[in-house]
Amino acid sequence: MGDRTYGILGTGALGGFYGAKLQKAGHNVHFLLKSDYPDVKQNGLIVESKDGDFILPQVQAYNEVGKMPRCDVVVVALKTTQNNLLPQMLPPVIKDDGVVLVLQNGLGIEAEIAQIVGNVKVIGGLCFLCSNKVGPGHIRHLDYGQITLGEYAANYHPTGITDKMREIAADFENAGISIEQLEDLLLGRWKKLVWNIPYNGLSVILNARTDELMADIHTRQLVENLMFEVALGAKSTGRLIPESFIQTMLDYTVKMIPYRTSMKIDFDECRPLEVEAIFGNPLRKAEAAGVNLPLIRCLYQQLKFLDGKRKR
Ligand SMILES: NC(=O)C1=CN([C@@H]2O[C@H](COP(=O)(O)OP(=O)(O)OC[C@H]3O[C@@H](n4cnc5c(N)ncnc54)[C@H](OP(=O)(O)O)[C@@H]3O)[C@@H](O)[C@H]2O)C=CC1
Ligand SMILES: CC(C)(CO)C(=O)C(=O)O
Repeated sequence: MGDRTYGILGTGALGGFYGAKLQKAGHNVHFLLKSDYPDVKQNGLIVESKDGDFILPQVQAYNEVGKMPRCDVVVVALKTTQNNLLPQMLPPVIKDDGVVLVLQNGLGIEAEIAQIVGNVKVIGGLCFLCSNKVGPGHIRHLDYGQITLGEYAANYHPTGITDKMREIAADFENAGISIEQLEDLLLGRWKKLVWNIPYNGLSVILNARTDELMADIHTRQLVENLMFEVALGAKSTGRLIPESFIQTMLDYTVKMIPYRTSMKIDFDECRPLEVEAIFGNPLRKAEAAGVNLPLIRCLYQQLKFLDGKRKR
């Protein structure tokens, strides 16, 4: 087993789940927390999971990144609305020959992080996971869990499958997490947005779960139209998403447990929404290539209104 040390920035629904799985498998994991720090320092992590519940009574918990050791792999598991903190958070905790593993949703995040960490490698991970943080240090893993990895290179030039990807994939697979490795990170990012843009957006605007969106003929058609528009966005950056993939995503969602997307949960709990990473960045990327995405822009404008209304 690799003896890589892991630093989890943001021990929530996703970071808490994957970090706990890595520690349970014997890896050396350091957890950065905010409001949950006192509880987790005292009581460790509780994971309810469809793959089997477990408790880690003791974990290496921190409330300041400066107290953490430098790690071989630093996992960015904050909501993207907190990424303004990364210029202060990342440099003290990443080894010069380490890897920043970005497990957030959205587009363009790896490029932003590469600006911060210079020559340190950046790998993106698309997480097909349904997990909620139900209490301080208490994670409920509802479904799925697979991660699709792709390494970042300047301008999202495809890197093929690299040694760093293979090393990290081995650690996660050793922890029971299924991994797919991509030769082209940007294509993977656009493919994840085929799901996130319609369902995250409409779940907030229409106050609906994924099963409700799929059960109504009008919203199902709207979901499909949005998916095709995401494919147009991908095409504007030279990435082709086949129609068969869109059908796969529709079928996947019909079979999913009735699900309140992470953006809907944030909206219901009056937390900031990841609008820029999941909607704004793809819009700007496509428009830079001369392609307008009117349906996605309409969602974006409504989400910005809703997000802004609660900040006033
Ligand atoms: N949940 C899921 O199933 C999936 C999530 N994703 C993506 O993963 C990313 C993370 O989402 P998720 O895990 O759901 O979000 P959560 O809100 O559950 O977790 C984020 C964690 O970061 C912590 N945090 C915030 N600011 C700081 C800080 N300054 N220092 C330390 N910790 C901090 C939060 O703590 P506090 O509560 O104290 O603010 C919280 O525990 C998002 O981009 C999301 O879209 C992708 C696929 C599935
Ligand atoms: C597609 C899903 C629901 C997990 O597979 C997801 O990615 C999310 O909630 O962001």
